Amino acid sequence: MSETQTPETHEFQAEVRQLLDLMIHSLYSNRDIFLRELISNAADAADRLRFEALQDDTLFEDDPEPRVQIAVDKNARTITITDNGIGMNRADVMDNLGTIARSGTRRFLDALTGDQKQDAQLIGQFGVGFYSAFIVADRVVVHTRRAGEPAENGVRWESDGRGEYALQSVSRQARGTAITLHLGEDQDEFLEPQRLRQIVRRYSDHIALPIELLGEDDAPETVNQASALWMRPKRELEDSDYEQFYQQLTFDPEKPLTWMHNSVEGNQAYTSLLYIPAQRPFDLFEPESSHGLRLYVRRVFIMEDKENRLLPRYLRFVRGVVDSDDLPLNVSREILQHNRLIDRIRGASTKRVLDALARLAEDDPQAYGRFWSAFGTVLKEGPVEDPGNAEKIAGLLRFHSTHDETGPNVSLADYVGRMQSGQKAIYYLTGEGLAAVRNSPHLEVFRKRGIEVLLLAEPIDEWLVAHLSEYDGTPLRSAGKGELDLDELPEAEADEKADETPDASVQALIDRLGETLGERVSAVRSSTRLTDSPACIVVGEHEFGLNMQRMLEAAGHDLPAEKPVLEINPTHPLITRLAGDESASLADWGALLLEQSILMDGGRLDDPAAFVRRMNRLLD
Ligand SMILES: Nc1ncnc2c1ncn2[C@@H]1O[C@H](COP(=O)(O)OP(=O)(O)OP(=O)(O)O)[C@@H](O)[C@H]1O
Repeated sequence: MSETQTPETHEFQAEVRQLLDLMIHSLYSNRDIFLRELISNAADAADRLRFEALQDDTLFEDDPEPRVQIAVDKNARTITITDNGIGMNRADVMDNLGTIARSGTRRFLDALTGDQKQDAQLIGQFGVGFYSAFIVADRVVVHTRRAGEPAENGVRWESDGRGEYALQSVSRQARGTAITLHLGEDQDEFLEPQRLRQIVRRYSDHIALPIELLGEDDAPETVNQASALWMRPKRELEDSDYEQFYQQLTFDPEKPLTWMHNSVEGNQAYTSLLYIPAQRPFDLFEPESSHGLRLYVRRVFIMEDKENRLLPRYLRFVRGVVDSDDLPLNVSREILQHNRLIDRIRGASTKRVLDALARLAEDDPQAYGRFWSAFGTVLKEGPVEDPGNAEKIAGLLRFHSTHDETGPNVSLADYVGRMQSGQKAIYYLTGEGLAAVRNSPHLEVFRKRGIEVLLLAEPIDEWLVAHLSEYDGTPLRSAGKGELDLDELPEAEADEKADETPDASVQALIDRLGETLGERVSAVRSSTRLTDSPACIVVGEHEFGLNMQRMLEAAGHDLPAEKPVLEINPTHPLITRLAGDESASLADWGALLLEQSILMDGGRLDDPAAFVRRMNRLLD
């Protein structure tokens, strides 16, 4: 290795400085992860070499067996991690070490809160990459050469991680990358082979290439298992092997909730190992997934399935590996779009995940509760995206309910199991926020009669119920829409049957309110759903609720202006008093009843100032 040029100095991109700063401060207590990160990069570099060599096997040069070596020099106080992977040329180094190339990292920086504890957890989930070397090193030197390029295209990169790095062209015979860490003060533990062996086994045991430790004078020693874990027979694997592999794959410090390991034999053979994580990644709701299942073809890593071909999008929280024996090695994203084998893998994997979730719910409700709070919102996209599996997904849903103060832990099966005799539908109510839904006037008659109503307070719920019309033969019905047919509801007590026809003076009031409200409503009618509130808004059975209308309008949709019905509680004291008071200003009272009902339903007033003026006038 001879140096052929004087070094040039470059500045780190501002985000790199920010990342370095943060990492060094918040990850110090976890500093041994630097080795995991560098080994993971080396393994990626080996995967990329193997992949490119499919087209051009001269890239292997005379060194076809991928490996990583860790060499210790106690006198110089350095460790050097060397791989014979794809390597980098000058442009690669400029792009990768000094800037933050991945859009994911940028999003990660945007997600930071400034709260050290929370941020440290984010970093843990994220995987911090090359820059983690600076947690233990006060100087890092990289020598690298890209596979297939001449020795003179070697590059030397050096930095103390403070703001600048030096770049120099060098001649380098060996393909791949060597990273030398000049350890900082107090980091001598990393010069001990025993300590390094322990870290490698802890974090990188299942990396599918050999990791060799070179002591000062001993022969190289392979310290990891170095085989693709998913190819090993299940009976040979312990839970701890699966958990360790998961951590290596995801950097998630939490153990997974469960996993599925399957080998499908025959003429379209493949193996899959799928995990259900316990905690939500920070970017679960970003439009682009930053992760996907890892697709291998005969042990060669092909790509991360970020476009959700191997599993539908509503299962995007699943992590793991699919390894096919029968896909072509040069499989491209386009081929993945239209491939029967991929469709079969997708169908079977979807079923495996849904079945595993059902088993988890059955065997370990507490773990299922964790799953639901992390990923339930995503699973609710399922019936819309995958109608074929809607019934299965419906069985996995959990809701808040009028019969359950904690939750959400009521399943549709729980609900159906305790429906009252004669009850014909599963009732639910949607709205914005649990408190608003729980206190909605629409629930009054249901409460009175002891009929359970599921409380759906998330925006996605409106879509969910629009696509889930029944469960196991029982229809789902909104408690807040359409005319409520009380004959459908079982009676709480026979003698409580309310007289549904209001008396004449109330009916006259209802008619007059209809006239004064005019165009603002489609009708004013006597209500069967209210006991404690004077009035409420009802939209048609097949219309969007006010809350949903507002969301759609905010998203730029032009909705046909459907007018709601105003329902009046004929027995409410305010109503009976108004019915008996000829002098009351019905223009004010009518508008007030309508507007307070709109507010309670999550709607928005066209003229809030008029509402307040009117209220003040009536309070006067
Ligand atoms: N040993 C290596 N061989 C070849 N390229 C490397 C090596 N280490 C890093 N790189 C390149 O530098 C880039 C940045 O590395 P870094 O570890 O910061 O991020 P990453 O690997 O993309 O992310 P993460 O480690 O979080 O998965 C890599 O994507 C890769 O292109």
